[in-house]
Amino acid sequence: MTAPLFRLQGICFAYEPGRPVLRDAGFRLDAGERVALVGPNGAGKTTLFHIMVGLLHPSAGVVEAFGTVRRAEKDFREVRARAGILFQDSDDQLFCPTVLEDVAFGPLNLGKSPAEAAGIAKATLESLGLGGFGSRITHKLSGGQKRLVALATVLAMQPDVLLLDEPTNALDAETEERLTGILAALPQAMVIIAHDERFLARLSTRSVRLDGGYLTEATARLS
Ligand SMILES: Nc1ncnc2c1ncn2[C@@H]1O[C@H](COP(=O)(O)OP(=O)(O)OP(=O)(O)O)[C@@H](O)[C@H]1O
Repeated sequence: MTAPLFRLQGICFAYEPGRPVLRDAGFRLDAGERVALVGPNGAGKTTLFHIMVGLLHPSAGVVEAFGTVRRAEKDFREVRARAGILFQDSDDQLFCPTVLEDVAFGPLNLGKSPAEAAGIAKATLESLGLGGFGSRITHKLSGGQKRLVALATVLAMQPDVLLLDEPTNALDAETEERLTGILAALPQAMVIIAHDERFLARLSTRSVRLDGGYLTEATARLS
């Protein structure tokens, strides 16, 4: 049987002593899945994403990614190259003057030559219908355009897993529809944090609920 893309077991985490955010959380993601991660505000959903890619480290428990148990910072470098987070706030993701530079940044960081990185960035932008956007000034884009460019920066790394943190938050109906269509057509496994039940019903293959520090399979209700 193939190893899961992610397997988390017994994960405990607190930002402050005595105030646990995650208590014995377990989670598994397999290829082809699009898992909705739901739960109340402040339940720890973003925290769980950060633990999956090693931006935060649990006080107990095991993070296995791509078939290997990950502990040290160096173990997580490969994880971050293969699992891309789309941040809740696109401004946290976009920091270069132009769109092309932002989208080429990841491939460059992975060791591609400037010409290769620019080629990947252009192809990624085109695949998202943003062909003419390369020379646009990133900070002048609309919120919806920024979200699509932020997705391009993640996809340009050619990840195996997408971790999407409220991807449709603050989008107008048209951009939400466009983004939903794009995500539904992508081959990557995904974990999607969202509160919009209609959006999740269209996209997700199953859902898990984080509440009170525990993660459980959610079947009936999505949020
Ligand atoms: N850097 C931090 N330091 C201290 N507490 C934090 C920090 N980041 C988050 N928290 C707290 O940890 C808890 C979990 O936060 P987290 O952002 O993971 O929840 P969430 O489920 O993603 O929430 P939301 O749906 O509102 O985005 C919250 O109570 C939050 O206030």
